[in-house]
Amino acid sequence: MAAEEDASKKKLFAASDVAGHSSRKDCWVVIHGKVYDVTRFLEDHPGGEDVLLHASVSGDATEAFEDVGHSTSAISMMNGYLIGSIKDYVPPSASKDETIGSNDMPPDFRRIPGKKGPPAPNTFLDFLLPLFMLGLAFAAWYYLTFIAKS
Ligand code: HEM
Repeated sequence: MAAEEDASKKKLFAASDVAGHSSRKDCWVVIHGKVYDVTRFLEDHPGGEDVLLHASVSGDATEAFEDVGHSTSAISMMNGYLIGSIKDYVPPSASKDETIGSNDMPPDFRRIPGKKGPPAPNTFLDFLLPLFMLGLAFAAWYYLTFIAKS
């Protein structure tokens, strides 16, 4: 793929190389092990420049980027800002112990920071309540159609 070839031609950085680039005049972010120079994108970013600066300071913007659920057009824009990749990149989820997914799973299936495990399904509200309402509606219809008339 052309994009991947381009990426491999770009520079390899150590995590410490990226750390010094977190200001409005020089802002790099790391997403999925790739380094993006978003300095000229700060003002145009639909999510605002502060989130990009904050993500840049945090060292790894992967989770923040994924949590937003960027569109495919946003993802294709990223290539224009790519300057290289991180040497021996370890995805943020790989460094945590209680992880149920890996980085190539959709964000919805990954662990929510601060919560243990996947969110428990709310069986009553999600399933039983609509069923109960349906039963109630049927009972009302049955009563009005067959019992109240006679
Ligand atoms: C090169 C990197 C990035 C590019 C090209 C980019 C591009 C975009 C684009 C085009 C949108 C508009 C909505 C969409 O199309 O999805 C957007 C929204 C947004 N982005 Fe980014 N973004 C980048 C990195 C980040 C990072 C690291 C964060 C960190 C939190 C972030 C946070 C947001 C937020 C909060 C929104 C607003 C979402 C909304 O209002 O619904 N972005 N971004």
